[in-house]
Amino acid sequence: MSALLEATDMWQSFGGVQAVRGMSLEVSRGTITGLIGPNGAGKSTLFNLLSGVIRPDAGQVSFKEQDITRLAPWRRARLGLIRTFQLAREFQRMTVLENLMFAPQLQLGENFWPIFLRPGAVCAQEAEVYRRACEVMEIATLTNLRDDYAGDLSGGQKKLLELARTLMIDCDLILLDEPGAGVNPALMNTLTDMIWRLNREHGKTFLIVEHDMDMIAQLCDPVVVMTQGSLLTKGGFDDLRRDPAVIEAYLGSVANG
Ligand SMILES: Nc1ncnc2c1ncn2[C@@H]1O[C@H](COP(=O)(O)OP(=O)(O)OP(=O)(O)O)[C@@H](O)[C@H]1O
Repeated sequence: MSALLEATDMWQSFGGVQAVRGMSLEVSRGTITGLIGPNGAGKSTLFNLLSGVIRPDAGQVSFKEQDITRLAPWRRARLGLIRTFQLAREFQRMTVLENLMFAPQLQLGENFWPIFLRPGAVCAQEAEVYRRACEVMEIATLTNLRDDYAGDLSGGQKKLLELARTLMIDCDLILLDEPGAGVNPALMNTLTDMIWRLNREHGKTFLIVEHDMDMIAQLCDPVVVMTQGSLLTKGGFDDLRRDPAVIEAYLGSVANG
């Protein structure tokens, strides 16, 4: 089976710093693939390259066998590749329900403000979108927060909302940048459970960068290990945690850091 996402021989430097050096990565459809590595390994830079926030110095990114290396982030989103946990400022001033109801229009790359200026244009689909948003709030345990502003939610609730938005749109692959960061322990299980359900019950494929090894162990297979901008190894988490090269990469970075 071909990979859903494939990055080949990616290179990216910032001034004199080679952040990504010949990194290649595959994400197979249906997996929750983890991406780990010590601080400064190049994980965030690789994510920026995969989501289209920055253009690589060299290398190629394919999604569903289409070359997307030069596509803008919103064009990638249209194809079904999205990145979450970047709740933009205008969404913070919308309620939970509004955030969910606007998600489908935004994926189509429509300008945000005309939606307010011509409400009739969206009326026809509105009832259906509302029904779906209510279902999605139930799945995400957000129903009792439906009229709260997104900006007032806790860190973990915002992440649940972002995941919920992926159920409102037509996407196949979700890039998650440190889902566990800033989430209190009580919500951590809810968040982990939701990622699991989106994968198993809703067919979403994930690529997750995460420092919390419990979350990686619970969710991810395979796990890709990156160090110094390159691929170190890839495999099941139980094997990797005993792999001397992986231990050395982490311990080395602590010793040098
Ligand atoms: N915009 C930038 N300008 C200059 N250097 C950068 C920039 N972005 C990243 N770097 C450097 O590139 C290297 C890789 O950084 P990156 O943030 O991708 O690593 P990371 O694996 O995500 O680290 P962490 O786990 O700490 O978030 C680091 O040396 C970092 O300082």
